Amino acid sequence: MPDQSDPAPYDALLLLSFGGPEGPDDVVPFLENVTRGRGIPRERLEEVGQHYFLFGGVSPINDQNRELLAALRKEFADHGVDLPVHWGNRNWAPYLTDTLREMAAAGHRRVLTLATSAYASYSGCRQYRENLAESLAALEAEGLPLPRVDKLRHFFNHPGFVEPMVDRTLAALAELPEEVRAGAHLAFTTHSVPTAAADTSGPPAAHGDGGGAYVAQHLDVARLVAAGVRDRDGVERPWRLVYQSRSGAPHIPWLEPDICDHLEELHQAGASAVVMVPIGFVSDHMEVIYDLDTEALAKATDLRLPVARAGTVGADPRFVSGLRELVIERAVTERGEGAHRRALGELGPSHDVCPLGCCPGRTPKPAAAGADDPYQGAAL
Ligand SMILES: CC1=C(CCC(=O)O)c2cc3nc(cc4[nH]c(cc5[nH]c(cc1n2)c(C)c5CCC(=O)O)c(CCC(=O)O)c4C)C(CCC(=O)O)=C3C
Ligand SMILES: [Fe+2]
Repeated sequence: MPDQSDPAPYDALLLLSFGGPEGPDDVVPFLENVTRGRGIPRERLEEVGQHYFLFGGVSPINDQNRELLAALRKEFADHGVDLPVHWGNRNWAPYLTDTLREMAAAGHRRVLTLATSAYASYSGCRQYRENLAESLAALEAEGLPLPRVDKLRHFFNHPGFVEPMVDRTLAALAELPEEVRAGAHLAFTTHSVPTAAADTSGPPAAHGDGGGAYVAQHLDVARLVAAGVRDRDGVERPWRLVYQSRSGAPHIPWLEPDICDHLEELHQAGASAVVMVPIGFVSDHMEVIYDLDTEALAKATDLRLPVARAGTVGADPRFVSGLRELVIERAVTERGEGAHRRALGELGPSHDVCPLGCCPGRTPKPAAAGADDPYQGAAL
């Protein structure tokens, strides 16, 4: 059995996330960072800015990442895994380029990246790989030695992600009045993306007009969580995968139905209650506390439809230990030893290295940590 504490050949882990504003003055520059070159209408930006201002201009996402960072460090220390963990973001400080620069200066040469996005999509995978390539280009221009950067496989179907979501769903059901609990519907939610982006998500073999790997992976998780809940409380509940946080121009098709329309539809169909389960996110950030806890809750209140919202995995100990397992699994694989690759559901463990054509963007850009990485091997 391969050594379960040896992270070699890796010498550092990079926690890579979205970033969020930490005060009112940060909101506009943050939104400018997010939307640069992405063609988002001005009205949508003003509206999203209001969501942040409603919470004092502070997104909870950075504190949630600080918590995950601390939990990962403790998890590694407790299990004898000698691997420093650094944190960098796409859209706010600490910025990825600054973090990678520090890592390079500290002598790290083999970096494994953990992006806080469980599924395949342009926004959740390829765009992070493009961010890594941009940062490596910046370090190259500064004459710094470049680390070789890899990215961990998607963890949506790992037991460390799925099992806490079953518990979170049961806990939300328990918040509903007892008389409506058995009849409650489960609404699994995730970030909507343009249908064109969904259809080309994942490796080319998964592309198709049924939503590609993005939708298939979410359906697999929704099925697993619904089955896990049924096994635990003995009630078979209707469920559906729905979407939230739609952006972009109105004439461009995005994945539907929206959670609010779905609540309306369930109300009309006579549903007794709904539990919203945000399987698309790893922490209760702005998309969750505004789009679900504020907007969708207001909709349900209007309809007099009892709703509860399940938590996300956050820094659940099972999630954190699942991430340690995935890090060691990848290290074992890189060493050419046989790794045990745990995955639930029908899709099996996701690829370690994104193949050519995985989650393409609208305009081709260099991306690190994949088969088309222009830097791969630079440090070898
Ligand atoms: C798939 C996906 C995830 C899940 C995977 C993952 O977690 O990575 C995700 C997460 C997040 N999205 C976030 C915030 C925003 N996303 C935006 C815009 C967009 N997201 C998109 C997709 C996704 N986004 C897309 C296709 C757009 C359109 C513009 C474009 O094509 O790029 C905008 C612009 C305004 C708007 O239009 O909403 C904001 C402010 C935050 C931070 C929250 C906080 O601050 O707490 C997080 C974690
Ligand atoms: Fe987003």
